[in-house]
Amino acid sequence: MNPFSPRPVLWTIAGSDCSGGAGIQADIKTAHILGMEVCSLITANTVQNSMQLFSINPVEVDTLEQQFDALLSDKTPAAIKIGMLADNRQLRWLIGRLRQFAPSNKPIIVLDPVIKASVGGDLSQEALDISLLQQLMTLVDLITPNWSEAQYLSETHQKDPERCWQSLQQFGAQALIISGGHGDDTDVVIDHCFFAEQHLQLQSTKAQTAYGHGSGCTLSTALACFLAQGYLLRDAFIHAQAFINKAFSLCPDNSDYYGSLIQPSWPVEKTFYPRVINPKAENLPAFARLEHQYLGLYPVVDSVAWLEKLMPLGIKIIQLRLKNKTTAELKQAIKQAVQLSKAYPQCQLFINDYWQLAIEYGAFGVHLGQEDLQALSRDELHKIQQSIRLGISTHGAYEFILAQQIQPSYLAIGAIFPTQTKDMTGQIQGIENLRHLMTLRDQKRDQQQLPVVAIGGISLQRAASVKQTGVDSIAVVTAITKADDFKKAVTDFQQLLTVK
Ligand SMILES: Cc1ncc(COP(=O)(O)OP(=O)(O)O)c(N)n1
Ligand SMILES: Cc1nc(C(=O)O)sc1CCOP(=O)(O)O
Ligand SMILES: [Mg+2]
Repeated sequence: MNPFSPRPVLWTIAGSDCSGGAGIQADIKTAHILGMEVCSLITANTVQNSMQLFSINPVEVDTLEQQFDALLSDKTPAAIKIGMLADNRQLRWLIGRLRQFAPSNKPIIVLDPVIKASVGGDLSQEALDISLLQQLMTLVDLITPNWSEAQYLSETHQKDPERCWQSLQQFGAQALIISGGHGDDTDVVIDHCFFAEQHLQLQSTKAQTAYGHGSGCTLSTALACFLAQGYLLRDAFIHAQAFINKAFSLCPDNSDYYGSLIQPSWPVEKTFYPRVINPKAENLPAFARLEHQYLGLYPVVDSVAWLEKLMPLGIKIIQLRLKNKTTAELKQAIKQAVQLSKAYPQCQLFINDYWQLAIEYGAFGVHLGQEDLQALSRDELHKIQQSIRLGISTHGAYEFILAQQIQPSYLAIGAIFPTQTKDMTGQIQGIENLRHLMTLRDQKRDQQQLPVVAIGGISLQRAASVKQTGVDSIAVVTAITKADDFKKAVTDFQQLLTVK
């Protein structure tokens, strides 16, 4: 990144829409709102309005080449968003240029393969060579076609998301987002995101407006911005859809006029966030509550010896987190831990990972991560719900919204800061993100809100800023287990966390 630019740089390689709704114009508005500096390589100077595309007017490849070179050393892109390409010469040129990026300094690249204008008419001067488009697809991190483009590029010619992805993956695509489109004749919009073996689905209420010119360009640019700012794809997906939902909320209701989408501010409000489709959570009863919503200090330790030292210190919640143990060792430790906890009824003991043993020995609760949850069947989750309390780890908005739908006993958000205890690369939330996630919490259920625990790299010095975000508990490993004086560390945390 350019050291003199405080904002990451987005390049948009796309067509100009003289009516201001789509193309470069939508990209610049979106990227500015989302905190990026924007450079534009304009592929065509289109003539269009909200009813019709009149002409395309491609820009010479030589001009694009000069612009690419001029910007490369000066405004190094954190992300490139590719929109309209006007002809096969441009397509070939771009493939050549993208191939020149060394893997170590390749920006994030998002391809919005716009083939038809939403106002009708082809957006390229000549039919784009599908094999070239498929080559381009292999050079980018994410493609964001609409339904008809996805069917065309995948050569499936069916509105079947799984089949489209399987086919596009075979052509070399890394990740795919297909937006359901607010134009379809249904009450809800389902958006699909595929990467590797994952298929994420979000559901939003359909906007009652015909405004929407530029919504595809806006979505792909928002995704490029969020990815450039370090969000993982699943979080970029949910934030970008919230941005689009907020944009539609600003457009006039029930109007037949195909107006330009109104780009909104950052989608901080919970109301714009989609629901995560999670069949495992459908109609599952809520998990049992904790004794208190406010939990204070939450030590996470790796032995019964630590439980013996900490349980007498007035702690309300504690976790036994065992790793790399034999089954016999696990059974013995969990049994002992549960027996010990009977002497401290005010202290709620959670067992990490081993839910069957936690149920078998009668622990107060179990803590599960996202991978553990994915591995559970719906029946197993139901069995846990019938037997014991559940805490769930989350890392970012997508997992937070997904996990809330399970209605667990508490949710953890991490890693707030870098930590030596566990590899959390790419999942560091920071205080601002934590503050935002706290606003995405569901409404109170029976007088209580879902308790939220913050975890990851939290020292005594950092705890005050974490507490200010409104979390109900702070979970720590090393701040206690590596403290010079663990009793003093516990007392200091307790003092800081006493009054909410
Ligand atoms: C309170 C709390 N939050 C998060 C975690 C992490 O759980 P998980 O994602 O299952 O990872 P491991 O701890 O199993 O490595 C936790 N244990 N406790
Ligand atoms: C076990 C664990 N889970 C995390 C998550 O984000 O899910 S962070 C983490 C490590 C917490 O240890 P420390 O307090 O030493 O940083
Ligand atoms: Mg775990």
